[in-house]
Amino acid sequence: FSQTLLHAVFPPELRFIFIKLFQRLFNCCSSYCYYDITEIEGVNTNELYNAVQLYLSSAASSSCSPASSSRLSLTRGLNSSAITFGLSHNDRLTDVFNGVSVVWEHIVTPRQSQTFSWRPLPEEKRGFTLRINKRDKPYILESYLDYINGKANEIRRKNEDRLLYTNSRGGSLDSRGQPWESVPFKHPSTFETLAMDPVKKAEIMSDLRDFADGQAFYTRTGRAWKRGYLLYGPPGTGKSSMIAAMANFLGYDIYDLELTEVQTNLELRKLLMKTSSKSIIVIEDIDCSINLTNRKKTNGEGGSEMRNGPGGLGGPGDPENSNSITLSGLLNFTDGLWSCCGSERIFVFTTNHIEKLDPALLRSGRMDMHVFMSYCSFPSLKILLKNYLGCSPADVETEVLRRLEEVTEAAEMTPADISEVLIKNRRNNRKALKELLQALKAKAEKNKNGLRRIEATEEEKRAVEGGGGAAEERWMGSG
Ligand SMILES: Nc1ncnc2c1ncn2[C@@H]1O[C@H](COP(=O)(O)OP(=O)(O)OP(=O)(O)O)[C@@H](O)[C@H]1O
Ligand SMILES: [Mg+2]
Repeated sequence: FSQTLLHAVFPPELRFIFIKLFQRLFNCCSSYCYYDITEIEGVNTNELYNAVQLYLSSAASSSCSPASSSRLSLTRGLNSSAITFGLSHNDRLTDVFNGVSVVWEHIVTPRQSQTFSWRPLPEEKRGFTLRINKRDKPYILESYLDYINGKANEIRRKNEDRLLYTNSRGGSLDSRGQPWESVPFKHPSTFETLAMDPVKKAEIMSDLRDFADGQAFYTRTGRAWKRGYLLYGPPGTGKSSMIAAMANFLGYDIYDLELTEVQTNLELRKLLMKTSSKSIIVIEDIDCSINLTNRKKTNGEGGSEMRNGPGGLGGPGDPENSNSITLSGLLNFTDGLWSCCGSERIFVFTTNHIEKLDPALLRSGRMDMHVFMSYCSFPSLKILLKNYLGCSPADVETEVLRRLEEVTEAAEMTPADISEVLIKNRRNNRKALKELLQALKAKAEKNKNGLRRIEATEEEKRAVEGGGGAAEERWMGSG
């Protein structure tokens, strides 16, 4: 009514002045500040609007959040499994940040006249209005907006498909100048499904969590924000599954580096520079893919060890090493100055033969955590039973469980072998358990016999050597 009255009584110029005056008067009396964040600013989309929308959707949906609202809108994007909550049109939501209460209002008004634009504008004008108490504004506004941006990025990363990158095209670049090719990463392995010692698992999970939350720690201690894992153990013990679980746990992308496709140290460095933050850089079977003789060869030529000093092997001024890929080039890749060109990255190397690795790769500080992925233990077996047969220890007969426990360690079967037996019989739990027990027993028996045979051969060998030694002694004595 007041608007109609305004329209009727005052000409447009006067009306404008009147409204301005009224607003100023209102602002003076009000104890609040208001900030409008519109969806489209000029012709550009306002990034802050999208961030606020994402942030409020998470604040509104989480029941433990201090945010509260009586009405929410629900949306689901095409091909997305996530449902997002949002504020309904012209609805309000209260949020609390650092003990300060603020109010968000989502304002939707029809766009009156379609002004000329190169890009068609939506018919509705949408925006958020943030209301903060004037006395709180100096303390929270900036940090609150930073916090919202951070949270929105986090949610975006979680909702998006993560990517698995590979450098399979060798040194060549794609049309956008990228050396990495990517596919959506959909590996379903998680720490829940991963069969391994629960204590070790919890340790790794808390290490990863500390790493992801550790920005302040790494800045304070002057360390580059990266971490190295070496996963070793026999084939089929879950090294690759562990990497997938790590990526799913942290929401990071994976760069699967195929070292055999990389020709030079320089190329390796370029690949590194094109990786993004919040990623896991993986080199599988490191003992097979890096030509360790490279290093030995340079050693033989008498230069390598000396150059290993502050100048750095494979460093920028090292023309010889930039012609081929060397172990030192790889160490530089994980450790050197270039390794810090991004942040929040995890390097994971896997190997079946840790004893074949160069000690330089194992020295402390280089790979922060060495994780031995072992044969299936009884606690791991229980996880596999749950995964494949859906049965907890309480569902299995005590006698069967006891016999399983007896033979598991001695059988030295990998989780992959056990999974095979369980998958084959997954429709019949009884049969699965029976076959598993048989397989474990057979393997344990075989190991025992094998061990006996080895012991016998060693004894024989010792006897022969002993005899030889005595003969030698006799010979020396006679001389
Ligand atoms: N610890 C485990 N927990 C759950 N499943 C496992 C585990 N280990 C192996 N598996 C199963 O066995 C399959 C092979 O495991 P994975 O590829 O992770 O082994 P790996 O240690 O990487 O072997 P390799 O050394 O040959 O690369 C996986 O698909 C997974 O289903
Ligand atoms: Mg593997």
